[in-house]
Amino acid sequence: MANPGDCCVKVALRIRPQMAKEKIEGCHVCTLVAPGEPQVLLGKDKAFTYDFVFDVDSEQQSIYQACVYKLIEGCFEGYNATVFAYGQTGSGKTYTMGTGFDVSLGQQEQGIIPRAVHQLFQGIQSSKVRAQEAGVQPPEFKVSAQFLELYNEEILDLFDGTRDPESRCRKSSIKIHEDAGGSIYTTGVTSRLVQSEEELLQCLKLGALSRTTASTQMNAQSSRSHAIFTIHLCQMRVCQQPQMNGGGEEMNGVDSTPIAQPEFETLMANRTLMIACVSPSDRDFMKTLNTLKYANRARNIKNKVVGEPRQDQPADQRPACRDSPTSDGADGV
Ligand SMILES: Nc1ncnc2c1ncn2[C@@H]1O[C@H](COP(=O)(O)OP(=O)(O)OP(=O)(O)O)[C@@H](O)[C@H]1O
Repeated sequence: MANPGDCCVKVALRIRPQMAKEKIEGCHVCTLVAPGEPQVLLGKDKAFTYDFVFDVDSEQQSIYQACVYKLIEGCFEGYNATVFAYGQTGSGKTYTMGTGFDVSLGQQEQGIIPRAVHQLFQGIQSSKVRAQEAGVQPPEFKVSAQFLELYNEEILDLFDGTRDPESRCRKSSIKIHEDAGGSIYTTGVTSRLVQSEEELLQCLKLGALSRTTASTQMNAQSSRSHAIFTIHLCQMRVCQQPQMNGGGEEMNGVDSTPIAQPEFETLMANRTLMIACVSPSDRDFMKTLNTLKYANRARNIKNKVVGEPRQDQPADQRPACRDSPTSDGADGV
């Protein structure tokens, strides 16, 4: 039984449509989603339940609305949000998360990252407009990004312009540390400060370009690596709202709205989202089964809510969720 302060990783399952090749080669669909339920049946008797299940015809927009939108909203309250995709090669992770190359795709096909970038900048704009309408000083935000790649157990900095192809094999200077509270952090990573949505998407695109790609039997565009795109949103100045204390101070990552405990718990509970991506074809049955089992285990990972957020606390001293370590995994974006 979970403690009141514990919250689980949310898990969404996404089944991609069959590819033309799979249809031509006579693969059968071996997944069945229960109507109106977040349940999937694999084969005849392997049933799994998740927080969300998206069948083959699900659209990018509906997935974003259902399980990512609120996470990004929470970032304006000072909380971290993590969304990651998991699954076998060619299962739709890159399609679901999106890359900077999505600009050539239609609006409807845009993945999670470009949508999140858009929502972040819209949120910034709305905060400024609200402040202006209220006759107070508009808040200032600092947005920066980092883009890392894990490849052959090595961490590469995708924003490191000095890294020429020959030096790829040399060890990068990035280090992973764990602080006394068990939080993981990195040093030696390039941070790009950006001013606009377009600039952030351009960073994503440039980083994605330098990703180490190698084709695999399954997926000609396969990345064969794990990529982590991190966006830091920092509110530099508190809105001077008459009903608030301490307005106008320079702070890092502060929010302007006190959060009630039930809302806080909801936010924390939604903090980490894993999107398990699978193929519907019977040829991939065993790999899909492994992903479904792993995704099921991930639902039991607890994030520890350490305390209650305080209005006057900088974001980096706020109650934080701590993820239990995950076990083995397949490809991720
Ligand atoms: N929901 C979807 N709708 C339409 N096409 C999709 C969908 N999901 C994936 N695809 C297509 O399937 C192919 C494989 O998807 P994708 O490249 O996203 O897989 P991946 O899991 O990222 O693979 P890898 O781990 O090898 O990088 C791509 O051509 C992609 O456009």
